Amino acid sequence: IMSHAWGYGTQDGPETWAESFPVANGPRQSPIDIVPTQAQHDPSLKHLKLKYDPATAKGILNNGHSFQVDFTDDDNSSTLAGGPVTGIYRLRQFHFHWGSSDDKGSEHTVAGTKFPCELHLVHWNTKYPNFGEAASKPDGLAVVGVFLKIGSANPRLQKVLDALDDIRSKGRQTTFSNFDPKTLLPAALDFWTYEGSLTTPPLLESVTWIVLKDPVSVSPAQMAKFRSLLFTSEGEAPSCMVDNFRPPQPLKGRKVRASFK
Ligand SMILES: COc1ccc(N[C@H](NS(N)(=O)=O)Oc2ccccc2)cc1OC
Ligand SMILES: [Zn+2]
Repeated sequence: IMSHAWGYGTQDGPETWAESFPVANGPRQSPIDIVPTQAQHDPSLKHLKLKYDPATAKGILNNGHSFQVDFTDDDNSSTLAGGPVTGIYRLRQFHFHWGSSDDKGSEHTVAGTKFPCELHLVHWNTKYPNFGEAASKPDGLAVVGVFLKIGSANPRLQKVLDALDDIRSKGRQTTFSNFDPKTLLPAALDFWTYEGSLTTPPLLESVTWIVLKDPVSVSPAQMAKFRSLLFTSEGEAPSCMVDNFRPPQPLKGRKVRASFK
């Protein structure tokens, strides 16, 4: 059967996903609303160890849901370790979610606060042979989430945003090399962590979420660049790529831990 076409519109958006992906109503779905006063500080959490080699950056693609920067993951050049995870996880790609206006766009929220944009760095556990295998295991993936907050222009974003002119429509891709995603992170790597899922179909419940407490800045002009992308392919009636976020899901008894006091 054709893989189910899903999106963020009224006919194919998050409220319809359970029809084709019943795990949408599962026990460990993402994103969630993070309530700092209810997060428990866990002193046993290690500090996050991120080692990214800029040479592993490969390309940038408009996949019709967001845009992603893909990395070669055939060795341990770009990895995540420490924090809440055991073992070594390899960086596969990063992508963003954002809103049509600055009052929404993030997937995770903090005590109900929405940010205009959220960055996700997707890693897979090297105890499994590849991303596809890892994605179906409860400890298979680790995604680092970073909030973007409206402020001064963020020079670290500019190389990514400048590439968007070449990938305006769904299916467009171009080379993207020599980029260190560590430059997109805030100075402090304090984080909240909980067990969750991919936030898009197939919504697999295989993600250890690591959401950084400190946001990084993005300017209104830079947000306009995100919003210049299209969900649609060339030749189709153009539809602006905005509001590509899933709303917070029920916690269902899960505990959120904090790496900081
Ligand atoms: C490397 O393969 C994948 C990687 C990621 C996701 N889904 C991902 N889930 S998330 N938001 O929890 O990271 O979301 C998107 C959202 C838009 C664009 C690309 C990723 C799905 C993947 O294959 C199915
Ligand atoms: Zn995401």
